[in-house]
Amino acid sequence: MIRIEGLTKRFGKFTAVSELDLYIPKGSVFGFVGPNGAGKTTTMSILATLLEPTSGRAFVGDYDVTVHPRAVRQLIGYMPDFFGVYDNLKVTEYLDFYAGAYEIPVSNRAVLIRDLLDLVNLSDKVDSYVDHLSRGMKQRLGLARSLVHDPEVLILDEPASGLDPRARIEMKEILKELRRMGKTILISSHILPELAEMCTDIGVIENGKLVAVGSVDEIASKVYESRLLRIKLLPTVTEAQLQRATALLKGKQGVRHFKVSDNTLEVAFDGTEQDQQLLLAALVQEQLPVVSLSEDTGNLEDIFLAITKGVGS
Ligand SMILES: Nc1ncnc2c1ncn2[C@@H]1O[C@H](COP(=O)(O)OP(=O)(O)OP(=O)(O)O)[C@@H](O)[C@H]1O
Repeated sequence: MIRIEGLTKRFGKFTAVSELDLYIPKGSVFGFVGPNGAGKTTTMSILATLLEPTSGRAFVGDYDVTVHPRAVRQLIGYMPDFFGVYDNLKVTEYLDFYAGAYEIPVSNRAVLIRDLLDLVNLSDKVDSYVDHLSRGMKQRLGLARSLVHDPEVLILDEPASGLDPRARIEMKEILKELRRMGKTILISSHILPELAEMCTDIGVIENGKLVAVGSVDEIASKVYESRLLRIKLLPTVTEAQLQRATALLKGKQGVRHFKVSDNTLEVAFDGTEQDQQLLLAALVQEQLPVVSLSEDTGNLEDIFLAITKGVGS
């Protein structure tokens, strides 16, 4: 549904996006992850036909964004990372304005606006002024705005940024619903663990280059090539016991690296099940107060940090 080939964008001598290749199939929810200044907004702006690439090509559906921008705009709903100021405009008027911009007949708009507000849980704010809404509500209104023409593709630039945890959960639920509706979604975020939950695929971008792409699990395996063992000890574990535990881990088969986080040992492990069993037995034999062991393929936050660590620096 979205295809990017050798996309490059320079601002003067500065290269913001460099030779980017990306394919996002129809119906997928693609998480675009990267630190500040990585090139996410630039790429999304090119897809949204707001910025011309320096070289390379980008397609939405069958349309090249530079050759058929109007056709692309019909296919996409774009939500920028910045919500403009709208003095003296009520929620309904706001959506009505955008529905007008998309030439939706006046007779259809009341039902459309009701449905959109319902979808983004703002039905009780019909008569509120846009500027009086909370940030989370504004973000949801922005999402409703990007949906007025029922686009197949959504390009959402950090829709969860600056939201409190509750507002983020609401946003996440709405995106899940949009996914169920069959939309293809490209979403950028710094909220990495949350992206992992709702995305089908992830692309990690840094310094304008894609440094990893694949399903969350594929990316996890690229990073760790192993699993993450969390060995929880009693909260009363002493410093001396922790030192004994770390000394023991250092010599054990399968332990690639580890860190101590409060009373939990986080171990990147690529040994066999038997190695794992021997590791546990050794900890217990050392009289260390092991409470539990859990396995995990890594959350996106860890993956991201591991992948982008030192890249380009
Ligand atoms: N119009 C512009 N002129 C000059 N440089 C620009 C322009 N737009 C973006 N840049 C630079 O290009 C780089 C990529 O910016 P971009 O906004 O795409 O990053 P981002 O990944 O979206 O970051 P953030 O998460 O902070 O929004 C940055 O170094 C930025 O300063």
